[in-house]
Amino acid sequence: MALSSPKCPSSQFALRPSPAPRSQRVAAASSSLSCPPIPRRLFSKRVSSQSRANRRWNVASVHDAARTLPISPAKEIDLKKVENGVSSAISAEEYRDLAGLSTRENSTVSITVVGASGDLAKKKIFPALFALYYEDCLPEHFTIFGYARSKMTDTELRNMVSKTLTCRIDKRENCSEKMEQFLGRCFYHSGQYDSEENFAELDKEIKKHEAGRLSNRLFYLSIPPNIFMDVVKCASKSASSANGWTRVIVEKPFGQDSESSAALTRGLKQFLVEDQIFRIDHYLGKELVENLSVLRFSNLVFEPLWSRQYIRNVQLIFSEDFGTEGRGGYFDNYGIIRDIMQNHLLQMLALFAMETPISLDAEDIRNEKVKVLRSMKPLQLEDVVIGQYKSHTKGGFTYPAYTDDKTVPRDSLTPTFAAAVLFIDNARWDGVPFLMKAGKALHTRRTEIRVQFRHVPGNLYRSFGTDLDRATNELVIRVQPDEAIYLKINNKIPGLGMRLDRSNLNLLYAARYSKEIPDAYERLLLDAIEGERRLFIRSDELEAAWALFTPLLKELEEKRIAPELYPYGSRGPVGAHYLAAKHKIRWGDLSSEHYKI
Ligand SMILES: NC(=O)C1=CN([C@@H]2O[C@H](COP(=O)(O)OP(=O)(O)OC[C@H]3O[C@@H](n4cnc5c(N)ncnc54)[C@H](OP(=O)(O)O)[C@@H]3O)[C@@H](O)[C@H]2O)C=CC1
Ligand SMILES: O=C1O[C@H](COP(=O)(O)O)[C@@H](O)[C@H](O)[C@H]1O
Repeated sequence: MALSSPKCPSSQFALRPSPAPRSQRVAAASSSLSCPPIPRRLFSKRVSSQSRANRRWNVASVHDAARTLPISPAKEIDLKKVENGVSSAISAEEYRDLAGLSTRENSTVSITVVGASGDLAKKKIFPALFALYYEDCLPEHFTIFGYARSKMTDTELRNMVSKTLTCRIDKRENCSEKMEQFLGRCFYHSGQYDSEENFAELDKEIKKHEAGRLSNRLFYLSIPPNIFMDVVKCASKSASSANGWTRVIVEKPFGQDSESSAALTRGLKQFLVEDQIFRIDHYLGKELVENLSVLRFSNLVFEPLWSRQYIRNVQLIFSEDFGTEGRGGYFDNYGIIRDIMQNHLLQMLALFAMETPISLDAEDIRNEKVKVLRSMKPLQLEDVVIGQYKSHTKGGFTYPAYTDDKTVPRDSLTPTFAAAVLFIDNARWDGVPFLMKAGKALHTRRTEIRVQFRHVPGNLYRSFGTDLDRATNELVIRVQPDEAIYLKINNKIPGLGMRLDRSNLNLLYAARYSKEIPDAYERLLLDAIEGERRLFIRSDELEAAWALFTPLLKELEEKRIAPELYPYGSRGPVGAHYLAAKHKIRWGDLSSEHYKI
């Protein structure tokens, strides 16, 4: 039985009954609140959801409020209400409701997808926004603007977007009607990324749709990083909200190394405060990554085992069975370490290894993640193996080499594969190798965390198999595809003899839940609209993450270290096996029994 199953789990728009009429609530507020009159101000309505305990009220919105309200956040929380002669503290949510600051009737959210003509916008952002609309998770008054240099009419944008919208398999009802309604709320504005004038025109368009309601604005920077700064400057000067919040989602890559990342952060902070910046790492929005903390902190059977005492090593593995096709130009400036390891895999590692946060609040979780990152030693050359895929012919088809891509220099040394060993220098993880492996054009598409446990001391059944890797438990968190959590255990094969077998206790999501899993971008967009920062990267996390990889990246590039070539569609360079073997480890995804699952 599910503990709770709200329709739109994180949205009050769908969950909460309509509030009392605003006039009544303001009257109630003015008669009972011991605070100065509050200016009309908009907030997104906030969540009160059983399933997301930390969302009881939105501290973020309270902070946003504080910027324009004549009182500090601390004072706000101190506000008292008087009910039947009894005085008690009010929650931030009550505060906003009582003050009439956030009602679905008087607030708007305008979402501008900057770079709307691009790949990510089409593939992920518009479909995610539609899915949220379909699930009634978007506010009542919302408008979506596409912004890019390409010339397009609203109709052309809608045609482009409509090609990538889909309804979930379990949600086919009224699908085309919903799509039409959604597309009717999408508009396009063509402009340059560095033109304040063009953003001022966008501002006018947004205002028309806001129709005098209180204004909240979200800008999604789905553009190459070299133009982030231009857009942030122009949007903040000419198109930010005058009376509500303005937030900016920034896509990765956030810089190329410590210096460029710090420069980007400094640049962004000329126009935005940290709370307005939502640095997205879409892996944090994946269901199984979100579930990591639940698995660990809500199950007594796991938490006590989560340390060097019982865990022999942890493996974070990302593999794709396709190359950089179509994105070679971007990829060649970054390589797999910056593209996947420094962000997606490291974020998963931090969530996996962090200490128990004080609460589920964004800052408490991010504080713990930073501590883990800061406890790690920067990578050295000897901790890493790099590879690059080469052409391979199979079944009469020739798969291209990385350097066959026209946008990639023929002599490129950019790694498309890397394996690394990292250590966390703290009491919990001292001496436990954390292995990472990420590669493109490999034999399979899969992302998983594999936790290999130590062997049982004095194992009575040792004589039935001495291979440590076969006899020890392994917990696998398969992030994608076929989301699953399974635990490899030893058991007796039924029968009169005594033969041991390895079996899986398997939680396969598709078998357990009929509901389709939302795309990571849905969760993250909803969070950004709601001001929930838990799944976004804070600037100090970013700094700590770059500090781990920057010296290595510099050395690889300065010494022009050649990557080991591996055939397209293979299991990657042999060097990765030697690297693991140095630490007496085998890659769990390549062990033969893996393929039985
Ligand atoms: N695509 C993906 O799967 C992923 C992308 N990302 C990140 O998301 C962002 C967007 O990605 P994606 O959509 O693939 O990017 P695109 O290369 O498709 O660029 C998006 C839009 O930006 C404009 N643009 C492209 N190049 C330039 C340039 N040199 N100068 C000015 N404008 C330019 C174009 O619009 P126009 O010409 O109309 O102005 C283009 O349609 C990037 O930061 C990327 O790293 C992150 C994860 C995955
Ligand atoms: O950020 C990126 O992620 C994708 C993989 O994302 P997934 O959700 O499809 O697993 C990767 O292909 C791309 O190179 C990288 O920039």
